[in-house]
Amino acid sequence: MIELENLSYTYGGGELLSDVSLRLQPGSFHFLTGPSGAGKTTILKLCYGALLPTTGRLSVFKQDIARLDRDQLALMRRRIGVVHQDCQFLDHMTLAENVALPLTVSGQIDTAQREDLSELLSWVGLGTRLDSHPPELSGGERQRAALARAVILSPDVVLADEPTGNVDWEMSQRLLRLLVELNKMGKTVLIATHDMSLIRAAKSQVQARVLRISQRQVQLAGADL
Ligand SMILES: Nc1ncnc2c1ncn2[C@@H]1O[C@H](COP(=O)(O)OP(=O)(O)OP(=O)(O)O)[C@@H](O)[C@H]1O
Repeated sequence: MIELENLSYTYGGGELLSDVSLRLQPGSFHFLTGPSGAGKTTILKLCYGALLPTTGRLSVFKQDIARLDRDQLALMRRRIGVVHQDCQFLDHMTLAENVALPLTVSGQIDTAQREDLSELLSWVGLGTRLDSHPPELSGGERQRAALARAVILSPDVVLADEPTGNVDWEMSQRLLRLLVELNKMGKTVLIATHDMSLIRAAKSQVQARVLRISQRQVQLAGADL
């Protein structure tokens, strides 16, 4: 589904990622961990085509990302839902409008029916908050809303960048359950996190593999987490 082959990436300073190879199979559930600044967000950005590899090959849905034109890249991105680290909401818009944004941007305004949005927001426990504005939400509510927005186009892949970064244990478990539910629906899930307790909790719910960035490379971690 997503395959990195001998990929390196540099922002202009030193090389951040070097000779990285990894493969995310359809329907798999992975965590990506590593110290702050190791390159977790960078790998997610590469996976959804926001960055291109400096060298090496990245294929998404069996297509070499470097060969895609703008329209093909846009189509590819619609199949990937992203939960950004900072949620990235537009504060002047309501929660319903924010969550529907991927639909409106892709010209599917008519399909953004209020009942569908209500159903989606109910799934993340925000069914009564359609008309709230992002600044009125707690950290956990914002994270859940960001997850709802990430899946509104029914993506095949969900990438989540520290989705439990600013929430308490109970809320992180709730978010985890939602991500596991998405995986059980067949979606490929990749979660970047520092949170080892989240990883341990996931292991009783889903067959999760753990990738660790160390010394510019990505390795599959052992079962000793
Ligand atoms: N646009 C950019 N230009 C230059 N350097 C960047 C850019 N974005 C990230 N970096 C640098 O690349 C390194 C990796 O950043 P990245 O955000 O991928 O790490 P991370 O593992 O996700 O970190 P964290 O856990 O703190 O979120 C950091 O040293 C960061 O400062």
